[in-house]
Amino acid sequence: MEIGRLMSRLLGLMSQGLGLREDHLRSLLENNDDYSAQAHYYPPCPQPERTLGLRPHFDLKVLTVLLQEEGVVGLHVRNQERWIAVHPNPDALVINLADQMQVLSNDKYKSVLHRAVNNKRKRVSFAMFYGPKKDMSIQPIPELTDETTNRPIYSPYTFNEYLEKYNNLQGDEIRMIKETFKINYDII
Ligand SMILES: O=C(O)CCC(=O)C(=O)O
Ligand SMILES: [Fe+2]
Repeated sequence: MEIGRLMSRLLGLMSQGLGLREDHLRSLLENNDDYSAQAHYYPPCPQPERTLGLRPHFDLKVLTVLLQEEGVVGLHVRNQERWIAVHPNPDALVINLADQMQVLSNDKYKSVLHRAVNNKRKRVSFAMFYGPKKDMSIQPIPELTDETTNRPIYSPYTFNEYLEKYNNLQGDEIRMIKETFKINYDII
C-alpha cells in the first residue's frame, strides 16, 4: 500500500532526525498504528474574510498527509505569530506534524498549528491521519531523555486518555491537550 510505504519512509527520516536508529519510530508504532481519512468540502463563500473553514487546531495523531485541490489556497500554518498560506502543489503532498509526534520526540519536533480559510470558490482537500491505536501508551522516547538537561516533558498517557480530554473540551479556544500531560517539576 503506497501510503504505508510513505509513512514508513517518513518515520525512518524522522527517527534519524532525532538521532535514533532508522527503525525506531517504525517499530514503536508497528502493530500499534491506525489510519483514518477525511475529505473536506469548503463551499463557495461570498465573504470569506468573515468566516473560517476550520478553526486553528493541532492534529491529534502522529502525522497527517494532506492532498490539496489545485488552484485555490485554503491551508494556513502558524509560524512566528503569523499565518502562512500553503499553496497547493500538484506534485506534492503536505505533511503536518501532529501532537503525538511532538510528545514522542520530547518537544524536539513541534506539532503545527494550522487552520483552513474559505474562498469565493469551493475547495476540496483530503486528509489522511496516521497515528496510534487508542490503547497505545504515549510518552517521550526514553532514549531522548535523561535526568539532567533532557528531562521528560510529559508523563505517560494512553492515546485514549488524550482523546477523552480532547472530546471533553468545549468552546472556541485552541484545544491544548498535550499541555495537560506536562510534568510540573517545581512541585516534585
Ligand atoms: O483543508 C485543509 O487544508 C486542512 C484540513 C485539516 O487541517 C484537517 O483535516 O485536520
Ligand atoms: Fe488539521
